[in-house]
Amino acid sequence: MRPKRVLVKLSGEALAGPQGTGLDGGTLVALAADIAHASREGVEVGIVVGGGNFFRGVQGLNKGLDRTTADSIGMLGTVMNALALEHAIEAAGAPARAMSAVPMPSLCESYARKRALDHLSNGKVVILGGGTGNPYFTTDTGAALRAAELDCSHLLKATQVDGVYSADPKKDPSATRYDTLTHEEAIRRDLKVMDTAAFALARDALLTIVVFSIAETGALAAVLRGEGRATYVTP
Ligand SMILES: Nc1ncnc2c1ncn2[C@@H]1O[C@H](COP(=O)(O)OP(=O)(O)OP(=O)(O)O)[C@@H](O)[C@H]1O
Ligand SMILES: O=c1ccn([C@@H]2O[C@H](COP(=O)(O)O)[C@@H](O)[C@H]2O)c(=O)[nH]1
Repeated sequence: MRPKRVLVKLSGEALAGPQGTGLDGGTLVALAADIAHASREGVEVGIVVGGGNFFRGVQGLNKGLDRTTADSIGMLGTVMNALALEHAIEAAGAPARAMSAVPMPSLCESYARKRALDHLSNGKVVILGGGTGNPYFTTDTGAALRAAELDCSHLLKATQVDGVYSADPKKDPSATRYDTLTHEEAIRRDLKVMDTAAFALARDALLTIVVFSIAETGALAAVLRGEGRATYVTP
C-alpha cells in the first residue's frame, strides 16, 4: 500500500498509556513521531481522534446525565486529545493543524472540508476533534464520514487490538482473528470493533478499513508499507 491520503482513526485510549486514562506524555511523543514520519514520507494524513481516555457518553448515562449532555462532554474530550496531538506532532517536526467539528475558535480552527483539504495538500497533518459534531454518534462514524468526504483511499483504525476477531478478544480468549473480511460480513456478524453505522458508511463510500494495533512503535509506518499485522475490511 502506498496511499496518497489516509484517514487514521486513533482510539482515545491509545493516548492514555499504562495508567489507562487521560494523557500519557511518553505515549504521545511516540505516537506523534510515528505520525510525523508518515507525513514526512509524503503521505497526506488526517486523524480523527476518539475520547475514550477522558469520557464516553455512556458513562454520563450511568451518572444520570441525559444523552445529549453526556455526548457533548464526550466530544469535548476528543477536542482535548486533538489539541494535545497537534502540539506533539509539531514538536516531532511535522506541521499539524487541529480542527474541531464543534466550533471553539479561540482554541482551534472550526472544521470546514475545503480548509481541511487545503491543509492536507499543503502537507499538514490535520487532526479532527469533536467527532461528527452531533450527539448519538461516535468517532468511528466521524472517521468514516471524514475519510469519505476528504477523498481518502483508506481508513486506518489504530486501536488496542491487532485486527478484527470473531468476538471481542479482550473478553473472549477463544475469539479467532480475520485477515480479511467484507463490510457486509462485519455488519452481519455484529463485530463491535467499529459501530455498524461506521461500517455501513465505509461500505457505501467503498473505503477499505485497516484495523491494527498502535501499541508497537512504527506500526503506522508498517501498515502504510502494506506490512505488519492487520485485518483488511474491503467492499
Ligand atoms: N470483534 C472484535 N474484534 C476486535 N476488537 C473488538 C471486537 N469487538 C469488540 N472489540 C473491542 O473494540 C475495541 C476497539 O475500539 P477502540 O478501543 O478503538 O474504541 P473507540 O471507541 O474507537 O475509541 P476510544 O478508545 O476513544 O473510545 C478493541 O479494543 C476491542 O477490545
Ligand atoms: O460524533 C460524535 C463523536 C463522539 N461523541 C461522543 O464522544 C465520546 C467519545 O468518542 P468515542 O468514539 O467513544 O471515542 C462518545 O462516547 C460520544 O459520547 C459524540 O457524541 N458524537
